[in-house]
Amino acid sequence: MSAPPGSLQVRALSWQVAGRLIVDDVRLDLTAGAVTGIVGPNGSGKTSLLHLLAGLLVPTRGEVLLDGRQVRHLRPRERGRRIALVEQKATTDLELRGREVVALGRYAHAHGHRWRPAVRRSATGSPATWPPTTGRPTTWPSGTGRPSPWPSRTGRPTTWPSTTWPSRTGRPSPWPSTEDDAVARALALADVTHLADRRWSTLSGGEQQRLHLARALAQEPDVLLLDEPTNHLDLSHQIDLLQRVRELGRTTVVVLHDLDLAAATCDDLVVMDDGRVVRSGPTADVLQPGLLEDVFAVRTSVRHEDRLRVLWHGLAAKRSAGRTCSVESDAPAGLCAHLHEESGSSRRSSPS
Ligand SMILES: Nc1ncnc2c1ncn2[C@@H]1O[C@H](COP(=O)(O)OP(=O)(O)OP(=O)(O)O)[C@@H](O)[C@H]1O
Repeated sequence: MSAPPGSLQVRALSWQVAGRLIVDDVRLDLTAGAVTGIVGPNGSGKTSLLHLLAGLLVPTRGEVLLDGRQVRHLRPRERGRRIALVEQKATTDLELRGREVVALGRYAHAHGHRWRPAVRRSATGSPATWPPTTGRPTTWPSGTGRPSPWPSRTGRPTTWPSTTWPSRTGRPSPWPSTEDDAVARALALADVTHLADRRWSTLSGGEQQRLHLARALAQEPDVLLLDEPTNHLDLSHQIDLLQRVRELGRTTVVVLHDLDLAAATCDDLVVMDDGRVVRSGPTADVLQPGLLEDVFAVRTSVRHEDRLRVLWHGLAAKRSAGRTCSVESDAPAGLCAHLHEESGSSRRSSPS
C-alpha cells in the first residue's frame, strides 16, 4: 500500500531578511495525516516558517519537500491544489459574500481558464502580486506592507469568482456546478453555511476566521497550514474548529499560542525560540514544565488526566538576555545541556 500524500520534510531551512536570521536551520519530518503544532513566543519565527512551508517565501538556505518534491518547484496550480494556508490576518475592502470568499479556494481547481498573471518577487522574497503560489490571495490588502493589493486593476471582475468564470477571451464561461458543490462542502465542513450570503464587511472577526478555514478547505489540500486559526474564536468554537481539523485527517501544521489547546489537539509539537527549533516530537514528550519555563518564562504543570493538560501558575523569573539559557538562570541545569543538544548550536548555552 502506498503512503498517503502529504508528508513534509524540512531540511536545514533558514530564512534571512534585512540581515537578520528569522528562521535558523530548521529540520523537521512531518508525517502525512498528522496534526503538528508550532508554539513559541512572539517573534520566534512561527509565521515565517509556515510561509516557507507554503512556498511563499524563498529560503535563504535549505528546502521543503512535499512527498519528496521541492515545494518551491511545484507549479503554482499544483501547489494551490495541495497546500492551503490560513493566514493570521486577512482582510479585504471588497464587498464579497461568504460564498465568494470560499469560492476563491477553488481557483487552482477550476477548469477552462488559462489566465496566468505573473508572480513578482519582492526584495524580501514575498510574492508581490496576486495570484500567489497557493492559488489564492495569500494576503489580502491589509496594510501590513506585505503582498500588494488584490485584485489588480486590469478589469477582472471584482466579485469574481461568482456565477461566472473568466475565460481566455474575456467572455464569461459557466462556473461548473461541481465547483458549487465543492464550495457548499467546504462551507458545511467549517460549519459556516449560514454565512454564505453574508457580506464580508458585516461579519465578526470570528465569523471571518471560520470562513477563511472554509476557503482553505475548498482547496481540498493534502497539507493545511493554519496560523493562529483560533485567535478570534470563543472557547467552544476554538475546540470545535480544531476537532474538525483533526477529523479531516490531512497533514496539518497549526500555529497556536494556547498550550493547553495545543496539548489537546496536536499529535506532535514543535517549540520555536529565536528562529530555531528547541524541541520537536510527540506532544506529551515535548510539553515539559522545565522547557516551557525556559522558552515562555511561565511556570506550568503538565497533567496526564482524561487528556494531556497544561496549567500555568504564573510568570517565572525573567529570561536571561537574548533568551539564552545561562547558569545564572532559573532553568534546571539539565535543560541547558538539552537545548544545546537539540539546537545543535552553542548559541543557547552559556559559555563555560
Ligand atoms: N519581511 C520581514 N522583514 C523584516 N522582519 C521580518 C519580516 N517578516 C518577519 N520579520 C520579523 O521576524 C520575526 C519573526 O516573525 P514571525 O511573524 O515569523 O514571528 P511569530 O513567531 O509568528 O510571531 P507572533 O507570535 O507574534 O505572530 C519578527 O521579529 C518579525 O518582526
